[in-house]
Amino acid sequence: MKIVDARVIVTCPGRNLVTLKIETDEGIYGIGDATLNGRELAVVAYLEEHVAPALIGRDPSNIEDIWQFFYRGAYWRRGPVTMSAIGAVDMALWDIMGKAAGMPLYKLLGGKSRDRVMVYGHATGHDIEGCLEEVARHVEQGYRAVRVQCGIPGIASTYGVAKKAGERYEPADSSLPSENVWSTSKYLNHVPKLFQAVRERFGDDLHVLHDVHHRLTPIEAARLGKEVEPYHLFWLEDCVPAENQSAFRMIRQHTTTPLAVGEVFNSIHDCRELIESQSIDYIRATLTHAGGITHVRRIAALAELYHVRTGFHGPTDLSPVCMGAALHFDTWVPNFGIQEHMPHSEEIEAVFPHAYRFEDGHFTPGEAPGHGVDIDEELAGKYPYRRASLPVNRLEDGTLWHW
Ligand SMILES: O=C(O)[C@H](O)[C@@H](O)[C@H](O)[C@H](O)CO
Ligand SMILES: [Mg+2]
Repeated sequence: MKIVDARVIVTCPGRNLVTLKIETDEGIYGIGDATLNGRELAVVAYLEEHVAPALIGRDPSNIEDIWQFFYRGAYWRRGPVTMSAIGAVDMALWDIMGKAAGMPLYKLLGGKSRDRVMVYGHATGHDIEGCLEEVARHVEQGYRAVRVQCGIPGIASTYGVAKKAGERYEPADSSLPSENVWSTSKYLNHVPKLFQAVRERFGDDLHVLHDVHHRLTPIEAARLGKEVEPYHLFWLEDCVPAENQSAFRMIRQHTTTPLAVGEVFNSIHDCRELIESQSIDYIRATLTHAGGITHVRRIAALAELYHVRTGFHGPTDLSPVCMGAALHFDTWVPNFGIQEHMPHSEEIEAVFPHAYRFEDGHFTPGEAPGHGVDIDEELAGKYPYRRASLPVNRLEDGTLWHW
């Protein structure tokens, strides 16, 4: 089998999504998600200029060699643009091989380690009561786990909170970055009350998660982790920026609240120290941004040695292609933790028909060969690209702060 074509499809059914389609001389094709929120066209250029031409003529079954060619051969290794491009290639090649073998991807990886994949949904509200109503809606839908985010009194807008109740929030909310204002003290004084209210209303069995979006210093994160221990969170996510991996050791010394990190990571080198020092409990780097199945399974294997579990990033700014491939990985990986699930819009679901199904708070990946997700190119063509950027964050005195 030989690769005869590789092309990039950019579509914007409500938000920008980038898909790589690799076609072979046997009529089998595979697709991969190359979406990098707010930087989509950078990955498109990388794929079209430096990757697609070099794929033509290669044997798609040589997944590992192709991965090494684009990683080691890149010279300029790592980084979200390079690794998202490699991630999309890798996802498409595994899809092709699944189709060629007539096997769903989880079987190709090593079979089922579980019958279904537990996911967490997003409950947000401008205040605690509004958030509790969203938690109730998710519990009614069968979710066993819910991420809770609420507005903070005295702060005009809080990232991660939907503009209207029941809606999804869209991270990339304007063409050029909008500016949010942040106050750590207001946040730290308020957010423990949210978890107390959730536990009082919904009891102890619901898995409760929270995302700090990188905004604290290590000692502030240690304080928050300690203060929320009575509410036994499933995890506290991205509590500090993680370039300085050793910062997590400080947090770890002060709290038993489980820590999750990694949605902005793109290689094992971003998390090796965190995992080996057992400073985290869940690693979130997912297939698109961390170089695909071939690389993420190396991260998962390292994590397994240190009792760290997977908790893939799964927002609406990753397409159903990544979700589908991730669910197959989640079905196989022995040290699975949980899978994020922000439901895509109906428009996106129509562009990307898929075999995965949601039921009773869990997903199953489906039995279709490959990852089970396709793209309706004609429909995709109806939604032209529209630049959209993630916001920036300033403290009340104007200091440009961690995202
Ligand atoms: O945990 C999450 O789902 C993420 O933190 C999102 O809220 C990101 O901010 C978004 O995916 C950025 O593109
Ligand atoms: Mg996050």
